[in-house]
Amino acid sequence: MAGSGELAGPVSLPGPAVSLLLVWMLLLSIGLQGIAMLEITQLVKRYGRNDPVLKGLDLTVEGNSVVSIVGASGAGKSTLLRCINRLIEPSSGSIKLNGDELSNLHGQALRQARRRIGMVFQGFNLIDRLTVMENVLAGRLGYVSFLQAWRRRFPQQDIERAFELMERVGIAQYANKRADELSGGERQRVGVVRALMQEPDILLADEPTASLDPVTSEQIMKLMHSLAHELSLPVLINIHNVAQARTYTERIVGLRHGHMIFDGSPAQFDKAALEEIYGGIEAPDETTASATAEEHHG
Ligand SMILES: Nc1ncnc2c1ncn2[C@@H]1O[C@H](COP(=O)(O)OP(=O)(O)OP(=O)(O)O)[C@@H](O)[C@H]1O
Repeated sequence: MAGSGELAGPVSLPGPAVSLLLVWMLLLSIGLQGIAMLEITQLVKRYGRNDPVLKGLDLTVEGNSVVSIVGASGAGKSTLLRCINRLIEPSSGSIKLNGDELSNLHGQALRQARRRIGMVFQGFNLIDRLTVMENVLAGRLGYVSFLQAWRRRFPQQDIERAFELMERVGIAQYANKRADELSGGERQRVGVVRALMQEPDILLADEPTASLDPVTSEQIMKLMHSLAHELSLPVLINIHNVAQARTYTERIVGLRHGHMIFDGSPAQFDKAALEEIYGGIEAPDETTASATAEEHHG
């Protein structure tokens, strides 16, 4: 007879138990998709001794939603994104990604957390002399060893994923071209793919279309919106173009002087909201924005 300390063989679950386990896992995964991915509480950012730029911001972004952050120049939009990915230090408050506190991380823990936050920049931030593929693979730098990165030896699965994503956004044919041989729209597609190569839990985009012509910028917004849904990825986009915010995002957050003064759907984003956010400060794309607001609500 086997002693009580002896290890038993592989446990075989009866059929009904397996089914129950599978149903439980399915429910869990559905449940997880619904939970908050990013939770910001009472975020304050002060540069030096100046007045705070963010004054106690609360924002929760759930999985699979595309949120635009609008506000006049200086409202604190970039500061907010830069606090989330910790390019700058929040002065106080909490930033949680999937329940993990980001605001007090340092060193290795911070580097690992940053892998989970994809970032798309206004100026693309590509390395011009490198190829498109090399720029895209830079999104994997947080996952490979220094030696692998230095020798540019990326795992085959990374290369396959890079091709898949480049195909998806229409730049696979440029894989071996230098980044500086591409148009602005193509370069931003490289920026988006590089961010997605990180397998991020959230994507942040800081004025991703501001350097692009109107048609190309619409294409990039449309692309980011589709990708967010395909990949069930929450996306936060700082944007000046209110008309595009209304068309390509499901939720609009309006900042003014570091306070959140609007949080609602594009349908709720009417002339009054526009006036409250920008009134007396600046009128970005006023014609388009007002026209669109009237179109929807007039
Ligand atoms: N590194 C810094 N040091 C000091 N002040 C800063 C710094 N970065 C930003 N600020 C100030 O913080 C305020 C908010 O800037 P921020 O860039 O977040 O605004 P924004 O809403 O993104 O503006 P824009 O739409 O023009 O990019 C501004 O008054 C700006 O001058």
